[in-house]
Amino acid sequence: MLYQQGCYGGGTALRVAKDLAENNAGARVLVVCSEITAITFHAPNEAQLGCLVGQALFGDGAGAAIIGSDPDTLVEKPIFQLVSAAQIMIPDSEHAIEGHVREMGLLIHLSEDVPKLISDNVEAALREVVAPIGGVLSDWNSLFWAVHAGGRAILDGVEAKLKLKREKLGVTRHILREYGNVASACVLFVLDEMRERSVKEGLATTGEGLEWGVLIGLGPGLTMETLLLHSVPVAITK
Ligand SMILES: CC(C)(COP(=O)(O)OP(=O)(O)OC[C@H]1O[C@@H](n2cnc3c(N)ncnc32)[C@H](O)[C@@H]1OP(=O)(O)O)[C@@H](O)C(=O)NCCC(=O)NCCSC(=O)CC(=O)O
Repeated sequence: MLYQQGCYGGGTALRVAKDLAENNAGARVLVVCSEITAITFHAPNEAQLGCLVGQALFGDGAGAAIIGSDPDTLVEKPIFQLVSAAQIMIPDSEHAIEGHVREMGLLIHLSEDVPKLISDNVEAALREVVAPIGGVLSDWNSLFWAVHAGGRAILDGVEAKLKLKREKLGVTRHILREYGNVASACVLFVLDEMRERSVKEGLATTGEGLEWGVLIGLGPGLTMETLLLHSVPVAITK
């Protein structure tokens, strides 16, 4: 079990499951991300404004996925392929998201710097994970995006830094609007919504009709877990 990973934990769980599946022939790994954020809910306190931001943003949620290698396509229907994974810790950011267990419960402190720290470092984190397709990647808009629904300002910052078209983070914004920041489960919600929309809209692949995409988990550290994804033709998921 992976405990107390923070919101990047969905990316961590997928990365560890990928390693387990690829190194144990025939293994199928069940990833479950389950978050109950009620423990962070407290009466408003002017000395802890960052706490209030978290309380407004966070939601409860759970998601699951089965990760394997070498699928038996007669009985298994893969949805996405996890191609490579990378993790970075953003320098001088240990203050940015803190959790303190106190008598009153878990106090989450969110610094106002979080969106800027992430947008300043997102490109460097992505360069590492997209290395396998670096040569063919002309524009970040050629990818599909499954980003942690950390908060509106974070998504705006990533979008602006990478010059993404508005629709690129559309699925993540939808998840944030509908369910809040469900921490590690966010990226699983996003992948599920994306493949469902892709089928409904008659697109060619599970990744909004595109071939390659990236998943970004974000959380304390500040830590960014990134995965390079390859979509699957919608026709073979049915
Ligand atoms: C909370 C917001 C949606 C609010 O957006 P708005 O556009 O409505 O407002 P805004 O950003 O202009 O901020 C309004 C006022 O609140 C203040 N303000 C904003 N963020 C603050 C913070 N963390 N602490 C203290 N004050 C803060 C601003 O200075 C401003 O003050 P004034 O009015 O005086 O000028 C956005 O700021 C946001 O997305 N912030 C990032 C949230 C975040 O850190 N998410 C990570 C969650 S942790 C996570 O996902 C990982 C994990 O937990 O593991």
